[in-house]
Amino acid sequence: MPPTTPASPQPSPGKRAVVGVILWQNQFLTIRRSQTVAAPGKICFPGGKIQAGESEEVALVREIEEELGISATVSHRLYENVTGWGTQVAWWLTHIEEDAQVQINEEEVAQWCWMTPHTMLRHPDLLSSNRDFLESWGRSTFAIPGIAVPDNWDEIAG
Ligand SMILES: Nc1nc2c([nH]c(=O)n2[C@H]2C[C@H](O)[C@@H](COP(=O)(O)OP(=O)(O)OP(=O)(O)O)O2)c(=O)[nH]1
Repeated sequence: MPPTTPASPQPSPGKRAVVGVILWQNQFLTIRRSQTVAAPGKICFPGGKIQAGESEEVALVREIEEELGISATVSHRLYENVTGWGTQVAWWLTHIEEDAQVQINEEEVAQWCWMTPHTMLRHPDLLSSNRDFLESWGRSTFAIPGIAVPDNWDEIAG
């Protein structure tokens, strides 16, 4: 008999993505996905699929430029997970200039805003794999330089 423990999601070949965790005053730069892309209307971080031959960092700089019209500096790999639909996602701490002027590409992004981890976690439209990211951070599976897990995280997450 095979073991009965639930299997962790396994990545599907060729399905790799990278996302940027951009911080300002204890808030994350979040986007609402447009109605014409996969997962329409969902709240998540900027990012996208890694193209053949690209490194995670190069793909992320390209995606942030495409979606938000700004140049980004990729800093620190924070986490990796596999979504329920088999995409392997790498999560990178990313910096932008203080005075960066965001110009969204409306084909991909409906809106952007700064959101506290609390607001993001409780958002009804949050992309499900981002819940895993935030909950893992809240359990201190990894740290995000520049922001501490709030003391009342368990109350928030519960
Ligand atoms: N952009 C983004 N994608 C995420 C996040 N979390 C997460 O699991 N993903 C997943 C969703 C998708 O499976 C994959 C990225 O897909 P995407 O649709 O944004 O990529 P893309 O812009 O390159 O898409 P396309 O040009 O091929 O249509 O990563 C996140 O915070 N931001």
